[in-house]
Amino acid sequence: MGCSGCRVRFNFGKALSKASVFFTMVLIFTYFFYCLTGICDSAPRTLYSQRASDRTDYDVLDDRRRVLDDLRAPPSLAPDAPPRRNRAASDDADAERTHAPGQGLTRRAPDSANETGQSSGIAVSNTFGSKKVPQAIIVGVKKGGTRALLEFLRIHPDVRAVGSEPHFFDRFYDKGLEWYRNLMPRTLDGQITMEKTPSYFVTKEAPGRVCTMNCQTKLIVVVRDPVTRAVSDYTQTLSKNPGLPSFQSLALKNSSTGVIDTTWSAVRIGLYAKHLENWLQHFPLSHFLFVSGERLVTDPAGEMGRVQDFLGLKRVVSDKHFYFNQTKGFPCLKKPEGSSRPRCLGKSKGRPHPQIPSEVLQRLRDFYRPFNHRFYQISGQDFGWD
Ligand SMILES: Nc1ncnc2c1ncn2[C@@H]1O[C@H](COP(=O)(O)OS(=O)(=O)O)[C@@H](OP(=O)(O)O)[C@H]1O
Repeated sequence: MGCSGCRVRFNFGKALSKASVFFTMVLIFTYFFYCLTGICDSAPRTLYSQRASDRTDYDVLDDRRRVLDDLRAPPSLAPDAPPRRNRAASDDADAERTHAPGQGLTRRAPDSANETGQSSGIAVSNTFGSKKVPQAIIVGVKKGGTRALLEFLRIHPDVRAVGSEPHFFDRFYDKGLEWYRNLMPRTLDGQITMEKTPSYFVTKEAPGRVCTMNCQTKLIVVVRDPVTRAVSDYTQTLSKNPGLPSFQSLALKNSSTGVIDTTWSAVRIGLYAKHLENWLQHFPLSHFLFVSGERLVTDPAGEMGRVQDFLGLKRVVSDKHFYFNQTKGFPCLKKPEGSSRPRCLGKSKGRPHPQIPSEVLQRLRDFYRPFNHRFYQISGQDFGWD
């Protein structure tokens, strides 16, 4: 009797420990399941992911997909596959999303967030490779098509890029090179680290600073008809500030004389020759690649071929990666490897422009003509803007 009582107690204890293991497993699986379906997003967020909520739904979903992609096939489990990347967030309102001073050290850089899987609430460490300063930078121009170029490049298995704009060489230079390097994703041997910050092109100090880091850095400039670029720039500002004065009142010093106001940044950024001359004081022309923003839309694969050659990469990104999305009116990416759906850029890329009086556009075209010609001369490329 006594012994059978012991057995009952013994079995009861064993059953209890089995049940607690079982319930712990159920809890872990439930947690993972909820995280993977996105419900963990209601959990407290990191500073970075709070900022990410400013983005379009598309881009937030895109981040989650990228994290899931990376979870599906970690490099160590797929030895035959090309090295996979934990990609950074697609940064849509790029010009505004930066590593702000004071926050930069506490807020995770997008890639760092993804490297630890934090945006999905799952701690997955990526300790492969090392963080390096970029060997190639997309330095400009604002509204040229820099986001499209970076996203297209990120399909390449040998390119790893930080998703948001670091603004190191213009705004946060005093944070030091280690801060900058730490923002970068890890790369394996043979992979290129990249970033894009379009405002570098028009920042006087940027070329000297980039050269101080590494004078061998490859520089990519996506250029677009400066008139359309100015309208695109204005459209972006207008979207954030609907009370903005009209384009013509900002572009012209005086509507009766038609004199262009070159102090307006939307106009000034389009003086490509002037900005390039500043860069050429520190870098030879051979370090630059000028990508046509127009051809990036009409022939993305063709432009990507040039970019890959310039970066010394195998031509991996080709026409099989693109399709033209009729609704968006722009090329989008077909299903990238490991993804279940095609990918277009966010709503703030490729948006309709307000109607600008044709005489104002003509006035701007006349204004830019000599600067454009000078730019064609220096770069050795005719972009056909006039
Ligand atoms: N594939 C694709 N999809 C969407 N948009 C595309 C694409 N290729 C180039 N573009 C053009 O990119 C323009 C935005 O340029 P940037 O990415 O350099 O803008 S930013 O400076 O980072 O804000 C954006 O300007 P807007 O048309 O004024 O929105 C687009 O014309």
